[in-house]
Amino acid sequence: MAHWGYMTTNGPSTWGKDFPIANGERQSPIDIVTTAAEYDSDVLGSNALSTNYTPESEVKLVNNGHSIMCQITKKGVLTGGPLGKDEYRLEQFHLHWGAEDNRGSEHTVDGKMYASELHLVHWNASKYSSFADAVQKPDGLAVLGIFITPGVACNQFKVISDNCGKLKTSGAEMTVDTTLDPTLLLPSNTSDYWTYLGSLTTPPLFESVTWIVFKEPVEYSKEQLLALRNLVDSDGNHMQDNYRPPAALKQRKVKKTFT
Ligand SMILES: COc1ccc(N2C[C@H](O)c3cc(S(N)(=O)=O)sc3S2(=O)=O)cc1
Ligand SMILES: [Zn+2]
Repeated sequence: MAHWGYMTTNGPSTWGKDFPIANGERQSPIDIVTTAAEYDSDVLGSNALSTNYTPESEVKLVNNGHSIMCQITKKGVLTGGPLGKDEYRLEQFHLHWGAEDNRGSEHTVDGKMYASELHLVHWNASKYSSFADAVQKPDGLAVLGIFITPGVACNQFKVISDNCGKLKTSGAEMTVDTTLDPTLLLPSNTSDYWTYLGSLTTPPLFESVTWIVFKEPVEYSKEQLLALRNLVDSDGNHMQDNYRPPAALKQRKVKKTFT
């Protein structure tokens, strides 16, 4: 099977061949239609979403051929909000971005695309014994989606953007001897978000993700966005436009925590 990617020959419109779930009932990303999102105080109001991350003492970076990923080794817990009392453990984070600032995010807001989107991937450690065990379960994963817009540099992201040059080719890995606190990658406002039941946005497209997409974007500098665009993917092309376009909402409702 030709490896999936984001080119015309192996991109999102071809994924259904090898991954039929691509046309499933709860696929991601979606276009968030803000006027259709439902404020739902009881589910969301009862216990606020909370993150309790331990800073990484070293940063493990991987160019996995379709994104730049930071593997998490410390204990980091996400709970509350749509997750109820279940504790979801932080496993990794990665990003999606465009070739230019006018595109790159996966979720869109009333059709607006941001320059990039950061995904913090968690698995349900209250119900499953490992990431691999959770990854296909309908309540197995929770991903925080953070929109990124060009502006001032994000200091906490510097360890990644400053090392992209050394992670150019697919399969490249490196460990940077510096600390990283994933909390500092989040927007200042983590109370206002949209949430819905969806899927992985890349193959295998498992429908196992509770999505939590923050309303407030974070800023990365032009240089930090350029560093991402200079990475090389598994086909030897510039890793750019590695985002899936929005999928059909079908019978789903998007909830929001703000009025
Ligand atoms: C064996 O099955 C597996 C299933 C999934 C994965 N992953 C890699 C995926 O690229 C991927 C994409 C995610 S996104 N864009 O946040 O929706 S999260 C995620 S992953 O880390 O779960 C690895 C093995
Ligand atoms: Zn992602």
